[in-house]
Order: sequence, then structure tokens, then C-alpha cells
Amino acid sequence: MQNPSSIPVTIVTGFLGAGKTTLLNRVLKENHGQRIAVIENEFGEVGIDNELLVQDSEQIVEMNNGCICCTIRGDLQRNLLELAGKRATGQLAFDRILIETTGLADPGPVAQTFFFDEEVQRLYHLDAVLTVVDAKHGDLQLDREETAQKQVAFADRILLSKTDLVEGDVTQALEKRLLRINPRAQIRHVHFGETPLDQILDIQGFDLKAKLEINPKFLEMEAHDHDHHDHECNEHCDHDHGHEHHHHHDHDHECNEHCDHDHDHGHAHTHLDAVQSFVFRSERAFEMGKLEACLGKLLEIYGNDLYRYKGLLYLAKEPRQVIFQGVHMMMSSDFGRRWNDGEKKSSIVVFIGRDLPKDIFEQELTRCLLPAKK
Ligand SMILES: Nc1nc2c(ncn2[C@@H]2O[C@H](COP(=O)(O)OP(=O)(O)OP(=O)(O)O)[C@@H](O)[C@H]2O)c(=O)[nH]1
Repeated sequence: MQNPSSIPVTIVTGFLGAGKTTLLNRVLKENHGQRIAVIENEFGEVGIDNELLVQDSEQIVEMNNGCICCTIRGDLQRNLLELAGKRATGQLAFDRILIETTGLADPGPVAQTFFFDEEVQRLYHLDAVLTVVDAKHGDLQLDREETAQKQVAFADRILLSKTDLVEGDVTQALEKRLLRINPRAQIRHVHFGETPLDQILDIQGFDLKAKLEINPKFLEMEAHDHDHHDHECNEHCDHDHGHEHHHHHDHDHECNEHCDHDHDHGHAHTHLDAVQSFVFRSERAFEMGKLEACLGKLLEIYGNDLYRYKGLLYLAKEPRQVIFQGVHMMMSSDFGRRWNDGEKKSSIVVFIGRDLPKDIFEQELTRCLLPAKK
């Protein structure tokens, strides 16, 4: 039974760059009178989202030591208990929690957290898993990454972003595909995260029965060893995984509610080796023209494999920071705050993708830097 005073939690998931932070920002900025705490988990060794996220929520807890669905699930539990403790003692005031998972997280194990720990279960209830799907890159992501499929399969509601970037028939075809993967979840369009709050909060969408259909072992803790990603997609999945060890890139099947294969045989499924991230840092300023040309070239060659990149740039002759980000070939940048007097200026960019040649990226980017000051 749900404790009537328990705190509602919404899990916001969706593949890299789908528009999760944009959605969260929208919710945080809206004048709804609700006090929202955010738990933010990023893939990659440094968190950039904190720079991108408006600071209007009551509390932002960053979890950057690994992915929330596997290595740091214990941290999530601890953070939830800590937040509730602070709320109880009046140190913090919030009415609900939004959790943004990494773009590579399997939402299943994150959702499980709300059913295993008795204390978490007493204090919180899971309102819904929202999955943001990028209308422009969704197809490619679903083709290549099983995690993207799982995120859709596990959604209580699907939020389709970036429909402005594609023709209507592309959106319709993607919607049909999403419906095949998950016939239960309603699909809503969100333009830059714009959506009525009642479409995403307090929707009482989390349906345990449906999750058990997707994965009968959902409530069995031991079945989830998250260093080995077990696949929880569907009841009637026809392919046979036998007992071989598959990596994510070997998978190209569409997870849906009818898959019944079982991955509890020690499959070495880990997104941490399938998709990698690296960071480029420098204290030398970038030359804008060179950087643009270089990024254009890198995107042309590696665009398909470059799932996500974001960072803060130190540009020559520019008094402001530049926040730069992209998904595949779609790149954008914005001015951030001014560098403070005496502040050590530097650039930091995180690249996330499949089989990216780190050394080539480093070489090319280094060529765009001004020479070091003598
Ligand atoms: N054209 C268009 N761009 C969008 C829309 N929603 C988000 N974006 C852009 O997509 C990019 C990625 O958005 P984010 O909200 O940072 O995506 P994310 O899912 O939080 O990304 P990760 O945390 O890195 O996985 C940003 O440049 C956004 O401005 C939309 O509806 N239309």
C-alpha cells in the first residue's frame, strides 16, 4: 500500500541528447508553486549538465561517479534517504523529486530502487517513468542501441522532442515504431520541453503489473546484477541469446513488450564498455574559425558514432564562456557567463560515442588552440 504522505518521484529517462535537461529546465522554471528536488546523473567523468541546468530547484544532487542504473544504485538509495532526512528535519523543503538518468541508463533498475529498500518505499512512491525520445535521431538510436529500446519499453509516458526538426511523416513513422515497442505508453510531443505539468507530474503512471510483464523478475533483486546488464525487454522476443556473451553492439533487435529471453546467464552486458566517453581540456584559448572548421570535419566523419558532446569553451577574444553541445551532427552553442577577473580560463568538452578515436579528436582540437603564452 502506498503511504499517502509519501513523496512522488518521476524518473526522466531517454537516450543521450534526447532533451531530458531541457524538459527539466522547463519544469523548474515554470511558476507552479511546487518545490522540486532534482537528482541528476550524468555519463562521463565530468558533469556539464550542472552548467546547463537552471538553479531554481530546491536542491540539485549530482551523481557523477558512474551510471545510476548500475554502479551507483546504492548511492541513489542513500541520496534519497538523505534528502528525506533533511526534509524531515526542516533543512530542506521539497514536494517531489525528479531524477534525470544518464542517457545510457536502463530505467528498470532505477525504478527497482523504489521497491527494494523498505525505508525508500515508505518515504517515496514512483509516479512515472518518462522517456524522452528525439524525433530526429530516435530511429538511429533505436537501431543501434538496445538501451534506447529499453528506455522506450519501460516508459509510462513517451515525450517526443525535436519534431520541429523533421517532416510529419518521419514523426509518424517513429511514433508507429514506438507504439510497437511500447503500446501502453501515451506519446506526447514536447517542443523544447514545453508541456503542461499535469501531463508529466502526478500522472500515477507507474504500472507495476506492466513492468512485471516486461520483466517478470522486476521485483527480484538478485536477478539484477547491473555490471551485467540483463535485458528485460520482452515476452516474445524471437532471437535466442543462448548462453553466449553479447555486447550491446551485437544487439540489433527491437525490445518490446513481447520479449521473453532471459539474460541472467552472466552476459557481459555493460554499456560502460560499449559506449565510451572522453574529455578534452585545455587552458589555451580556441581560435573560433579553426575550431568551427575542425568540428565540421569531425562531425562529417564521425557524426553517426558521436552520440553526444558538450562542454564549456574558452575562446580567444571572447569575454564570455561559450557553452557548446550537440547530438550527432546537430551542434549548437550559447554564450554563458563572463569570465571573472583573474579567473583561470579553460575549456572542457566531453565526447560520448561508440568507438571514437580519442587521439584524432585530441590532435585535431589541439590544432585549433592558440599557441601557449610564453
Ligand atoms: N530543435 C529542438 N531541439 C531540442 C528540443 N529539445 C531539446 N533540444 C536540444 O537538444 C539538445 C540536447 O538537449 P538536452 O536537454 O541537453 O538533452 P539531454 O537528454 O539532457 O542530454 P544528455 O543529458 O546529454 O543525455 C540541446 O541542444 C537542446 O536545446 C526540441 O524540441 N527541438
